[in-house]
Amino acid sequence: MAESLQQLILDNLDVHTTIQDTRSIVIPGQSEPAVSRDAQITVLGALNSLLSRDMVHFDTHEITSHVLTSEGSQVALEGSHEARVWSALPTKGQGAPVTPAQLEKQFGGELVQVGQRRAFKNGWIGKEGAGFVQILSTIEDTTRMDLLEIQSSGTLKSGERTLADLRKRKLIVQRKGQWFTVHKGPNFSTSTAKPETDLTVDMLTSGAWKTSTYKKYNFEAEGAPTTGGSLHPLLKVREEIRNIFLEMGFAEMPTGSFVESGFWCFDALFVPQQHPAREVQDTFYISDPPRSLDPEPEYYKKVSMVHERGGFGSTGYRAPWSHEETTKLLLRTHTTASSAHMLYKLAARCRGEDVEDDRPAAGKEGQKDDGFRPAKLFSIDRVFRNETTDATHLAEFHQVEGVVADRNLTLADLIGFMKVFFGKMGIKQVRFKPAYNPYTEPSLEIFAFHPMLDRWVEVGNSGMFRPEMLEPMGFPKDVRVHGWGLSLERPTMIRYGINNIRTLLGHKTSIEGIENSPAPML
Ligand SMILES: N[C@@H](Cc1ccccc1)C(=O)O
Repeated sequence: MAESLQQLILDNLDVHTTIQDTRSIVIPGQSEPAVSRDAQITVLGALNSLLSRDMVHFDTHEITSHVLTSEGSQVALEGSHEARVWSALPTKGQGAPVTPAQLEKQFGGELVQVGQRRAFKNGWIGKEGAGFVQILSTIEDTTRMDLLEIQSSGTLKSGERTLADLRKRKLIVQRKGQWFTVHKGPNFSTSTAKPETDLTVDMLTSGAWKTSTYKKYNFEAEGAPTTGGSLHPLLKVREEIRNIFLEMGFAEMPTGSFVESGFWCFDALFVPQQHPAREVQDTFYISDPPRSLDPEPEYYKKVSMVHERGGFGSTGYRAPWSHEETTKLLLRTHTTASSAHMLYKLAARCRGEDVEDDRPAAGKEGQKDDGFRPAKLFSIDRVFRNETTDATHLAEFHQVEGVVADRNLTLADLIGFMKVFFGKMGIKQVRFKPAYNPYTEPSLEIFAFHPMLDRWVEVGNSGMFRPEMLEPMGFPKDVRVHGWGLSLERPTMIRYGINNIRTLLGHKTSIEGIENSPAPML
């Protein structure tokens, strides 16, 4: 319909050059001219669309018009109350007068009351005995005629006073409206075919480009806002966690490569060679190249000894030791492998190696410098586990890992630290549960109360590294090392209300509405 209205406007302009008053336009499919509000809107729509292509220009005129109320429509159809009362009466002297009761029976009380009063006032009817008779034998029902005029033109020639009167009688109401004068624009044509926006190969080969009209460039257009260039939620949360570590005095440790040896991922951490985590169902092994270089022989000797036969106060596992197992290459299952590298490096001075480190000794007063220097280190990086994937597990995720090395640390230090650390992440309620890790004793699982889920969820794993791990590296006996790890994905999912991890790490999905927003607090 919109198209045919545009066509109608253009065809009219083709003949007359201007359309003086759009109120005379009959919208295709409608029998009435464009005076109703809906019709005005339809006309404006068609004009704007032609204006956008410079096919027409137009001027807008504001008008107030009048429309009939439902009572007014009824009067326009059946006559005014007074006329109807008048028509029900006999001419004076030519029949029995009609009583008010009889009139009420015919028209209802309300109509009769108004009608009778006005007919009287007009001098149309008179009283005779107990009833009424016509005094004039013909009348002019001006109310009805005025309403019919308003119905068709929206106004009344005879003037504002009558309009005000009809408004007071609630037979009409005022409407604000618009009408338009329309002129030809620079691109005037009688064809409403949409101008082309692209020059296509088809148009070139068929020659249609010669006769096509083209849409003008709009250099003023602002363009659609782009959502590109924003940070992934995991990166945002990673940055936040990194800042928490940094403000707590931690240094970020290098995490090396994803490929690690069995020695650093497991053996150095005192994970028994027969441990189920080392099996192919849990760990991805690399087939090419299949073997790592051997670790430093002195350290290797101590690690294999503490496993096989014990030492440093431990009885060890007393199980066969396989050199092959230590050289297997795999995708690291935890960043604790990187922590092991760093701790081994940190202990270098304690092993008597010549390292550059100008930090002061950290012993008790009078204690001989054994080379130990305290450290607080963290890393946030990717790890891999050969797991069955589901809504909350993927074969890879990011691990947030931290270690604190100092003399005389206790479990209370670890718990206190965790409370502060998680508190800074917005997790105020934490609980600890004894757990088991081959490389820590005691070990604690960390649970946080999740107010949205209304339950405790596991958020991390921690513990104090065993002497079987620290002493072969060369750390003095009184040095304690805390460690803990958590996934980056879990807090991110909780924070963003994402319940499928694939939404976070999948490749095709987008997370609506969060592209440019800061990470919400938990
Ligand atoms: N490596 C442990 C986390 C951890 C790190 C350090 C000490 C204790 C636990 C894990 O993957 O869950």
